[in-house]
Amino acid sequence: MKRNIALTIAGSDSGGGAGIQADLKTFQELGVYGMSAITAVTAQNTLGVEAVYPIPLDAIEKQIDAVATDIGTDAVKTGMLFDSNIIELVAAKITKYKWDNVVVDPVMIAKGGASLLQREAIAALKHQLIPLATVITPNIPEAEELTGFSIHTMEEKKEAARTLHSFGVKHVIMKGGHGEGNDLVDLLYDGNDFFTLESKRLNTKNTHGTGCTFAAAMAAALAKGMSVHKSFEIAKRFVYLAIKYDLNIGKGHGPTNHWAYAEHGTSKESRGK
Ligand SMILES: Nc1ncnc2c1ncn2[C@@H]1O[C@H](COP(=O)(O)OP(=O)(O)O)[C@@H](O)[C@H]1O
Ligand SMILES: Cc1ncc(COP(=O)(O)O)c(N)n1
Repeated sequence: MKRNIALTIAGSDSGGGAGIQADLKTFQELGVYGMSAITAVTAQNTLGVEAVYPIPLDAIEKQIDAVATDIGTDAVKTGMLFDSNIIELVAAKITKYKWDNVVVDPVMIAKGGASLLQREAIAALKHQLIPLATVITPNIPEAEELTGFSIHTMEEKKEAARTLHSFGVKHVIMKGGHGEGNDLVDLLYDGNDFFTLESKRLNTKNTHGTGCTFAAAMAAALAKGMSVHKSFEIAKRFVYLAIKYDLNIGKGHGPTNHWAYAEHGTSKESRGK
């Protein structure tokens, strides 16, 4: 049986709920063979980030080259990239290896407030990496940082999506987890039209790694040859179920449940069968 494959370029979360660990679990659950290039090691748990150790640039480069020169990939997902040197390296490798199906999750700040991206790196993210992406998946604070204006209403979300699209990315997904109210809306813009996926806001503190999980599910579905719109539907459902059937792990903001989609999704969607 042919297996599609995906590469995550992101930070390690020792607590297992976000970063590389969330990405690989999501790839596995969606039937995609997962590979990784680690950009930084975090000492992290459900209570927060204790420390961040960036990986030397040449070690990141060698991980990416090792994957590219032997295996290749059907999709790439980027998460925590920490500084502008790492962003420039990742952009150069995506260009060199002509990778498409690139999902850029512009990770900036962990839910507990720790910085996962240096401020000096925002320009490189905007001008070097985002233009290479098939889809970017900012949450509201990340979209505010990238566009420079505050976002509250649906019209402002649409305006932010148009602005981000003008940076050169093909599709923008504005995630709605940080909004207010009981209804939660994720918005996709493809340069022409807007599409929304709505859900109830689930009442839980266990949302550590939702953004990573969402973007990894997008990458896995794209790796399997699905359209961006179909991948959006799968990613939304994957993360919704992962939050709904949350796990009681840790004393703080616990991880999501990466088994939930296979256990509670429809059999047709689960594991790509
Ligand atoms: N409480 C919640 N209930 C249901 N879905 C949620 C909840 N929080 C986040 N999500 C979903 O998880 C995904 C990640 O959203 P968001 O929290 O905005 O991103 P991030 O984790 O990057 O901050 C989105 O698809 C969003 O709709
Ligand atoms: C290594 C790493 N990468 C990303 C996140 C963001 O997590 P979230 O998806 O909760 O915003 C994190 N906390 N740690």
